[in-house]
Amino acid sequence: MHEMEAFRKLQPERKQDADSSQEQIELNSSVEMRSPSPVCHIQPRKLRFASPPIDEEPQKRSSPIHTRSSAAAAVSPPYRKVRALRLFDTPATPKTILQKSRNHLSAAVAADVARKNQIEERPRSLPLHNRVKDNFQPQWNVNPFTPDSFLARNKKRCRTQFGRDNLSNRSLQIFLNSEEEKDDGEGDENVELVQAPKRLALQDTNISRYQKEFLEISLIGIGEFGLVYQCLNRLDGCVYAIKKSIKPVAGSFFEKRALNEVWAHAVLGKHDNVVRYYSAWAEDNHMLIQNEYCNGGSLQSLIQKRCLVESELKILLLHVAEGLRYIHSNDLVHMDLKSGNIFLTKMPSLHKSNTLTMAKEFYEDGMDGIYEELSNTECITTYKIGDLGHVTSVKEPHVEEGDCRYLPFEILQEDFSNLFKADIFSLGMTLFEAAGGGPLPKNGPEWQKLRNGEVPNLPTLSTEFNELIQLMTHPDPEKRPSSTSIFNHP
Ligand SMILES: Nc1ncnc2c1ncn2[C@@H]1O[C@H](COP(=O)(O)OP(=O)(O)OP(=O)(O)O)[C@@H](O)[C@H]1O
Ligand SMILES: [Mg+2]
Repeated sequence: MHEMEAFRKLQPERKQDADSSQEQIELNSSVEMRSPSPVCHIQPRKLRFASPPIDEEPQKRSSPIHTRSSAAAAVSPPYRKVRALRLFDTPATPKTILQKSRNHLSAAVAADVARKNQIEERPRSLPLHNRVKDNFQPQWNVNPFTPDSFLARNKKRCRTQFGRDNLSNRSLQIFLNSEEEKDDGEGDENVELVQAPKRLALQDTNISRYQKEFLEISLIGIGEFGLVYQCLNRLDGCVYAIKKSIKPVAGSFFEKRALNEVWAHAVLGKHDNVVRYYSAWAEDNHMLIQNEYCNGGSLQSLIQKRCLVESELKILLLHVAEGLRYIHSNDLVHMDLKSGNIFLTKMPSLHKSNTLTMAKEFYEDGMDGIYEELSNTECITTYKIGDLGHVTSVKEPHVEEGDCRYLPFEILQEDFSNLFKADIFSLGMTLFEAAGGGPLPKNGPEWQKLRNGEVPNLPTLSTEFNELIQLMTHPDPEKRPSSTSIFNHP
C-alpha cells in the first residue's frame, strides 16, 4: 500500500522533474510558429533536377523518451529513465540496440553481428524478420498496423478462417510463403509468430528530396519530436506540412518512433478528421513526413487566444470523436490526443447566393470585389487529429506515454486493458481546456482532482455539456462513453 502511494506520487513527477527546467517545459508542449506571412512569391520557372546541397539541420534540442517497460519495471520509474537514457542519443551503439531490441534488428545487422562473433556456421531458423540468407538484404517494411499484418501474425487463424487460396493480398501471401518455407526447412515448431516485422534500416534509404521537390515557406511548428515546415511542392504547386525529425533518427532509439508515425499515417489516411498523409522518406538520417497542411494551425494556438463557446465545442467534439471512431475502428489508439495535436482547416463557405454575388462583383469590380466578398464570408472549420507518433494497436499495445496533462491515471499505472477509453479521457480533458478550464496541471493536487472525478463545472457551459465532460473524464474507464456512443448523447 505504501509502495502504491509512493508510486502515485512518483507518476506525475516523472514529467514534473522534466518540467522543472525551461527546456523541458518546451519539450512537453508543441509550439506553433506564427509565421509573419505565409505568402510567398514564386517565380514560375523550369524545373531542374540537379541536387542542391542537403539542408543541414542543426541538432537544436534533445528530448527525453518514456518507453513502455516490463511489469517488473512498472514500480520503478527511475529505472525506466535509465533504460531510456541508455539508448538515448546513442545512434552509434548498434550493440546496445541489438541487446535491447533483438526483435527489431534488421536482418543485415543481425547477420553482421553473427558473423563477427562466429556464433554458428550453419544458418538456423530465425524469425522472419531476422532471417539471414547469403546476400539477403531486407527490402521492405511490413506495416504492423494494417489488418493484413494482424492476420499474418496469426497464421492459424488466417489459414483456417480464410483458406490459403482465398488470400488475395500479396503481402499476406509473401508472409505465409516465408513462414511455410521456414517450417519445412527447419521444422522448428516453436518459432514465435508474433514478431515485429523485418525493418528496412532508415540509413540505407536516405534520399535527397526536400530541397529538390519542395520550396520551404516557413517554420510553422515545433514539437518534442519534429520541426514542421510549410512547404510548396515545386511540381504539383500545392502546399504541404513537412515534419522533419529534430534529431537524426536513423540507427537510434527514435527510429522506431519515427517509423511508427509513418506506419500509422499510412493506415489512417482516409478520413476527413485525421490529417492526411502523402509520403515519407529518410534524408540525412532524419525522417521526413509530408502531410496535409492545415491552414488554421493547432487548437492549442487558438485557445491561447480565446476560449471556445459551446456551439464551437460541439463541432470540435463531433469532428474529433469522428476521427477517433475511425482510428478505433482500425483497432488502433492515438494515445497523445491534446489541443497541440488537433489541427484546424478553414474553408470559406460559399453558398449559392454568395457565388452569384461574387460573380456579379467580378464583372463589375474585377478581383477586388471577390477579395472583399471572401473576407466577409464565414469559414467552415474542420478539426483534424494529427501527430500519430504514439499510435499503437490495442491488440499488441506498445504504449509510449503521451503528454501527462491529458493522460488518465490508469495509463500511468500501466493498465492498458482499455486503451480506447484513454483516448476518450484525453478528449474530455481537451474539451475542458478549450472551454476555459485550462491551463491544465502537469502534477500536484489539481492534477489528482481531475483524475478523481472532480472536474469542476464550467459556468459558460450547459449542464449537459459539463456532465458529458465529466463522464468522458470518469476515473473508471468503463464508465466513459465510446467514440461511437458520443454521437448518441443528447
Ligand atoms: N499538418 C499540419 N498543418 C499545420 N500545422 C501543423 C501540422 N502538423 C504540425 N503542425 C504544427 O507543428 C506543431 C508540432 O507538430 P507535431 O505535434 O506533429 O510535432 P511533435 O514533435 O510530434 O509534437 P509533440 O510535442 O506533440 O510530440 C503542431 O502543434 C502544429 O502547430
Ligand atoms: Mg504534437
